[in-house]
Amino acid sequence: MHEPRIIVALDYSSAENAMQLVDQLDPQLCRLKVGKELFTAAGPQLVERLMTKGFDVFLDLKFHDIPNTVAKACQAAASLGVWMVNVHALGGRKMLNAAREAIAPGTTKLIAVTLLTSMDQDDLTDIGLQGLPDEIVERLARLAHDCALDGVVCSALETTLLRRLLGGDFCLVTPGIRPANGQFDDQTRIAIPRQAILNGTNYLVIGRPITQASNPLLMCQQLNAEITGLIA
Ligand SMILES: O=c1ccn([C@@H]2O[C@H](COP(=O)(O)O)[C@@H](O)[C@H]2O)c(=O)[nH]1
Repeated sequence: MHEPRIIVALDYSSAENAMQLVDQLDPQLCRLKVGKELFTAAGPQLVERLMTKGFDVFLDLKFHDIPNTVAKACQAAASLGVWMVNVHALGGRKMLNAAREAIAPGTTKLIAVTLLTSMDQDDLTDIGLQGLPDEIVERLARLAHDCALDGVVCSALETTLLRRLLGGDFCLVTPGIRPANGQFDDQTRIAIPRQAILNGTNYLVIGRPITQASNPLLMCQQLNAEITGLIA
């Protein structure tokens, strides 16, 4: 059995709601992601509860602030003992270096968000960023790599390129995963699980397709089965 490649996004408004799902899941099958909504509602106590149940936790708070503030936030996140934490690459080189200095390599994985998977070309134009989405992602991923971060968040449409450019050890984490014929919701740069793995994704972040399924455990098992045979 391979290490779990699916990270279930626990986008819930309370610890109780999140635990209703978590109690059905198995740490052998998936890791868990705690994002802004759940962390704001339930805090570090919930993170500790998930880790006590044996789950690796990705704390997805996307820190983006001045270097000193991000460094302190990263230290606080790492001190919780989480498996992975992230910052936003748009914070720039000084902020990324400060984050890296705050978290010892080989402990909590430190990754950077490149371009949100909800964003498309029109969004780039709106905010005055020139270039195609994959060009922006490449630029920000190279910056994160230069600053010795462990990896990036990107869409699975960009992982073939990043894997080739940045090598096999750079961790590629991809939200925007949908089952074939699944709803896009607010995501725009999406891929099915099988394609994400074939493109070189390490970890697939999956929220609503699992949390809103009529049988979340079965959906998680099915998505896992889709990728199992493809992992070397
Ligand atoms: O670029 C990004 C970065 C983070 N996310 C987060 O992943 C999940 C995706 O949830 P779905 O329900 O599967 O769309 C969610 O928690 C986002 O905050 C992302 O989607 N894109």
